[in-house]
Amino acid sequence: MNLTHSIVNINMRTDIFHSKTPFVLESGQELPELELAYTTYGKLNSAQDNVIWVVHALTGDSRVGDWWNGMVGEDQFFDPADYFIICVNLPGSCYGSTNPLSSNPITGKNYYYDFPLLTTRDMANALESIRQSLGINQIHTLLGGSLGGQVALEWAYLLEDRLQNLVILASTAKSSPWVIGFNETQRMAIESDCTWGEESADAGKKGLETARAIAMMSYRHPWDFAKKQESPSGTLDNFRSSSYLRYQGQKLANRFTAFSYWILSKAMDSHDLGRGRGGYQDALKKIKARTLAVGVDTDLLFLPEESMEIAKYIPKASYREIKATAGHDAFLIEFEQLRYILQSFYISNGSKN
Ligand SMILES: CC(=O)SCCNC(=O)CCNC(=O)[C@H](O)C(C)(C)COP(=O)(O)OP(=O)(O)OC[C@H]1O[C@@H](n2cnc3c(N)ncnc32)[C@H](O)[C@@H]1OP(=O)(O)O
Ligand SMILES: N[C@@H](CCO)C(=O)O
Repeated sequence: MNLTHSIVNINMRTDIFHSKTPFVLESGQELPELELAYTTYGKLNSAQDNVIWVVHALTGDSRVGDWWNGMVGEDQFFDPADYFIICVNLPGSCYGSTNPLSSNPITGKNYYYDFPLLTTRDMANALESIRQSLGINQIHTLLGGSLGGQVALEWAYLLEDRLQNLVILASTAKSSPWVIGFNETQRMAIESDCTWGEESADAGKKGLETARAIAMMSYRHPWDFAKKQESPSGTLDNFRSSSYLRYQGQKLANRFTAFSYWILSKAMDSHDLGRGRGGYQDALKKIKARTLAVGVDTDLLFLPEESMEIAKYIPKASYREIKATAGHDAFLIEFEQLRYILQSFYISNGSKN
């Protein structure tokens, strides 16, 4: 492998977008300043028709080439040699963007519990600010899964003709009571941590472990647990399933904060593409991009039917399904199926890839 060539091709960089203009939120509150960390791969071509914009899920970051390495990277489906690929760390998240542990420029102190409520529409507006500041006029394809899919739908509605292709993975046009319920149990876990309420970056850390363990039960399917977490016959205690969930909880708590988890899960709850627009079905009908909605057959959180509904109401849309035991998270794992599904989408709509 020619490493020099490889590095030149990938051409990855992470920057910070910084706006000193108050960022007004749907709630009526505002963030006095907004910082957004974003990572780009490849180069914008002169025709500006090679932009691939990816929106990460709940605990992702802007380095899409890391967490979606089966889709983005050298010789991958979205190769930086051909595309200008961009992913922005969503506001509220602790991977470089303004979040509850940021300093509030008005008080000079960290926001902590005073961080305002964000909605998926606010997040889409944040992406729109950065698009405008970068002077990107056209987006070839916007992709997002789960929370990222919600934000992508909101943004697609605003982008109108500036967006050619939209790919929504394991997501929904309006958060169901089921999703909100799961998120509430996770916030309850954070609240039950006696450190929650302290002004410290680690506040709620044990609670966050439990929150992630609960969330994993919605990201996987019983078949996945049966396949991977069956304990040997005769086991009476310390089951594999138990250590798996505890491990997953610790893994997240070591890389994320309870504050960001709280804000982002609340944003997910808020999601309703149809708010103030006559309902989500009407709002979906106004999305102009060619759209691919992808469900996962074993998704217990965002049901495949919710993805089917997205395809039903967006005028130029189709539905495809990932078959997997992984459950909801399959969109982060099943790269081979995803590549095939995306390739078929681009071939069927005549859009080059
Ligand atoms: C800085 C950053 O990391 S941010 C960006 C990264 N994260 C994101 O973008 C968020 C999206 N990604 C994800 O949610 C996840 O990474 C996924 C869904 C893609 C994959 O999840 P994984 O945890 O790797 O998969 P899976 O559910 O199979 O669990 C495997 C892990 O559990 C461990 N494990 C499996 N069974 C058990 C068990 N019975 N007991 C204890 N541990 C177990 C494995 O050893 C493995 O550990 P490792 O992660 O340290 O290698
Ligand atoms: N596993 C995903 C959440 C589900 O979309 C994440 O941690 O971002």
